[in-house]
Amino acid sequence: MLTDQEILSALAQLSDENTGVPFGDVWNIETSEHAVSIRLSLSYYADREKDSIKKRVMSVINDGRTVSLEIDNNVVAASVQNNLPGLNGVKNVIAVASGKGGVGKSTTTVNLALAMAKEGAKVGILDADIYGPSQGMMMGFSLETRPGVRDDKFFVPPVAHGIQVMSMAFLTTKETPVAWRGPMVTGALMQILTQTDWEELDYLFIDMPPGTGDIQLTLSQKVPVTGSVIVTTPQDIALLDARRGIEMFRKVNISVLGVVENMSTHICSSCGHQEAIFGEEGGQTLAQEYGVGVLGKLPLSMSIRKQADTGAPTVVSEPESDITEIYQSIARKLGATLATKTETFEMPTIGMSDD
Ligand SMILES: Nc1ncnc2c1ncn2[C@@H]1O[C@H](COP(=O)(O)OP(=O)(O)OP(=O)(O)O)[C@@H](O)[C@H]1O
Repeated sequence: MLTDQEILSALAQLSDENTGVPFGDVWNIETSEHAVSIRLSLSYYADREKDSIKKRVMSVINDGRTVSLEIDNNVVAASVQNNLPGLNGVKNVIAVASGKGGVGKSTTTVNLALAMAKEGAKVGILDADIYGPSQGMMMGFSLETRPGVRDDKFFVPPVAHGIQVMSMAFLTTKETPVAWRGPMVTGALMQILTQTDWEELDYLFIDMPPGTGDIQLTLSQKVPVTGSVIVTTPQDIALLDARRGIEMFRKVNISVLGVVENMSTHICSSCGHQEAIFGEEGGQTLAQEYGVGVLGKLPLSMSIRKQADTGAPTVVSEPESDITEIYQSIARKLGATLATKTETFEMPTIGMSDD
């Protein structure tokens, strides 16, 4: 029979699939002659991985005793750029951006948010894609949806599929001028962001407007962001634009947590054959160049488009599909990367005077 110390050492060496390094000192055990009860403390959510973690734990112990596993999740609020004040009710803000439009940023955001919630986290989405807000439609809200109001001061976000959602589309009508100038857009978005009564969110995903212009830069300076995700397609041009996205975040001291490569391969809906029609390894090249990892790759798939269009994105429409598993894996990696993110902020230089 293994000693408690032997069990703890073996568990510490198990690799955390989401960080790529060993779990280390995050285990607690209680043992008896017939049973081992184990508690694992994670700083991110990975509910859908519990069975596979348990299998690996059991293979380590394997001395005839019954093994039980509980996972405690404790997401903490990580630091934001330039010490901006955080948002009430929100631990971490994740900005999802792309260098150019149409690469699937909104579709990726909604599926990642849903995947994160399925892993056990409390999640919200802010649709800041002011010129093409699509989160309301993808989450199945009707065009007439409006947020609730509390104390004449705060918006109460409507909830769908367990996710709190706020969108400029909930506050505008067809008659609202779409040709708003930059300062009006950022002003309105900041107001929505700070006057929404978010309820105890572990993660708030912000679907950023596409591109890297003034609006995006101002938002990146004003919104307290814990980390960002860049969505790109493998085409060269999207990659060039994605570079601008990374550089924009770097300029304002926001960590880039990783790149998601969308429409990476095409899966034929009749025969299932996969083809890299936009070239291979684009996201990888980008990630290597800037030292940020590829969190995952999504295929170009008819079901992703159709399901998002009908208000029930793939993660809720086909919860057990291979595509959903890619989103789940990205969500877990994202949570893990955020929890372990190293500070990249520049320290102020303190000058020493002679007198
Ligand atoms: N992996 C995918 N496979 C097939 N279709 C996809 C995929 N990802 C996104 N789409 C579709 O591509 C179109 C553009 O996607 P989406 O609106 O998410 O892009 P976007 O980058 O947010 O665009 P923008 O911000 O410019 O409005 C949508 O019709 C969407 O359903």
